[in-house]
Amino acid sequence: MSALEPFGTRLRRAMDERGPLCVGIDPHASLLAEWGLNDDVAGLERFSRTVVEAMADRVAVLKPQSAFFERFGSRGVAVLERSVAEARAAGALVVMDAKRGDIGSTMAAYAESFLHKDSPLFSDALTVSPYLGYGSLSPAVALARESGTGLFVLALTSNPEGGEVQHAVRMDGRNVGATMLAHLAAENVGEEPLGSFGAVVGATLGDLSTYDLDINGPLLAPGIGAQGATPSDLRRVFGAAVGNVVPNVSRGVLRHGPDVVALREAASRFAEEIRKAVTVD
Ligand SMILES: O=C(O)c1cc(=O)[nH]c(=O)n1[C@@H]1O[C@H](COP(=O)(O)O)[C@@H](O)[C@H]1O
Repeated sequence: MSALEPFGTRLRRAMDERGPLCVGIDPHASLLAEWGLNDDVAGLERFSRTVVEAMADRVAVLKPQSAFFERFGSRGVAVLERSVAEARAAGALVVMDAKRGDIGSTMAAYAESFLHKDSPLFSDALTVSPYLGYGSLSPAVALARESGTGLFVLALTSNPEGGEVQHAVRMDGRNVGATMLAHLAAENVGEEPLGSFGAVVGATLGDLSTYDLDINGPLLAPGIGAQGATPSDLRRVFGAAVGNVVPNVSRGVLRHGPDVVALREAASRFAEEIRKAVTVD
């Protein structure tokens, strides 16, 4: 397979050139209604196209949330395919938010679906769940290395329920979230300028100084906007790792649509606040 440059290299460049903001494409039924669109495939397509048109030539990363497309069956997935292709063609990196995770042999098929260059849903990276055991993800790690794509592994999620799994303490005294971070650090050893195997770490989680966030890979940080975190929280939450954070905002930007200019202004405001928050004085 002819490989792209490694995802981590492409992401670092995009973050440096465009700033690290990731805008989510989350076509909630309530947002379709706010935008004056019907809750159907035509509404979905209009919504997604508008976000891609407004954002793909300026933000580093777009993150479509697959669930909102799957809701409409095969025709919704066809809209997702077109959105991914259009966003990539316009210069954004696409992180497919599908949160896949299964036994290794099935995981290989999920990886083919999103990380093989000939797949209709080919994306630059995929969110994955390691809660069948980190090793179950190895087919996806292998294909990502081969195709120049990346993974974002759920380590410390933004939702309050995540703690019962992720804060559980193992026999060796380390908790589950910290274990996932350690696996990722091992994947990324020696990679420059940035590894391709990222962690999802919520911006909502407060002080994370007890965790080693230095995984030499990107930290996807959802939770800004609708879930209550703000860009000014980033330095407190991520400390010295803040330079590798890719903050995600979905509803906080999307609620400003359908006007393309208003969407762009909302994203610019977040981008500027994020720039101030992550710049070392
Ligand atoms: O993997 C994710 O992106 C994710 C992980 C996590 O811990 N929390 C989280 O909110 N997300 C996703 O990030 C987006 C957040 O959307 P807003 O709350 O509207 O900004 C949604 O698409 C969630 O599915």
